[in-house]
Amino acid sequence: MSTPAKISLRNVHKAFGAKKVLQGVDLDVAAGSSVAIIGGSGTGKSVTLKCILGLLTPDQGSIVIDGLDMTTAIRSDHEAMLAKTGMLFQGAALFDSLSVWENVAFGLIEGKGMKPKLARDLAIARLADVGLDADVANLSPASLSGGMQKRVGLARAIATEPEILFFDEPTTGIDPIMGDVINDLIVKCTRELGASAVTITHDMASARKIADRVAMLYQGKIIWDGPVSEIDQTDNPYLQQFVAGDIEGPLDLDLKHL
Ligand SMILES: Nc1ncnc2c1ncn2[C@@H]1O[C@H](COP(=O)(O)OP(=O)(O)OP(=O)(O)O)[C@@H](O)[C@H]1O
Repeated sequence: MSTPAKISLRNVHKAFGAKKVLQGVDLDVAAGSSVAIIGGSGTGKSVTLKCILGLLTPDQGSIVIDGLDMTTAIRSDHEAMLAKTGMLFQGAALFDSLSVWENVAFGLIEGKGMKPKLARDLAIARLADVGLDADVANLSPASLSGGMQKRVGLARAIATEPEILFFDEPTTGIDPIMGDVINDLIVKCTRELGASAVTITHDMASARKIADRVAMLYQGKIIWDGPVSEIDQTDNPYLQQFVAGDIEGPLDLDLKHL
């Protein structure tokens, strides 16, 4: 018998008024695997992630995490799910009113009730994991470069040693070299934790590096799902066009909406 998926989406639908964004999304994330959801602008990657996180409620379908359907779960089950989850937000989304170490330690102190002194030591260890020295610990996040802020965001995401990690466009807003550093750190941190990971991105270089599997979202559905090693051999014309970055092809690139 195969192991049940850590995260499993079945027939997930979400519309905003007349706009049908998700129209039957099916996706499995095996325990310990890393899945990248790719797709063009406005295809519903963020909406999918928000549905998984419980920030949006699907109109239809199920989202099962560790055997529990989150679309019908009670609040305490939801909180328990979030407690075993780490998230790297697009733009890092750090609190400027807190120092770097306080940002990293936030979930340890507020979520796990850890004493600040111990949480500070752990935060400094996590900063070292992402290549940052202890001397940034007391700085304000606003004084750091975009790449350093992403590293701090990653240190915060892994601080509580989560079982599940979500990465929202991890390379957006930073240069390609720093993007590659962040990709490498994401791979290292995810592997060290043995976490299951979901990344949403339109950056194929990032998807290739971070993910074991790629799932392509188009017109409200996952139209291709397979190992990263197979994306260059695919005969799926939509994936072929997306991977090649071609203007011409079957993807409905509605330029008016970009
Ligand atoms: N709260 C909302 N209310 C109304 N429409 C929404 C809402 N959230 C998202 N949408 C719409 O859903 C569609 C999908 O948006 P989403 O942000 O998921 O796309 P995306 O694939 O993440 O795009 P990008 O790569 O540009 O971030 C868009 O047309 C967007 O305008």
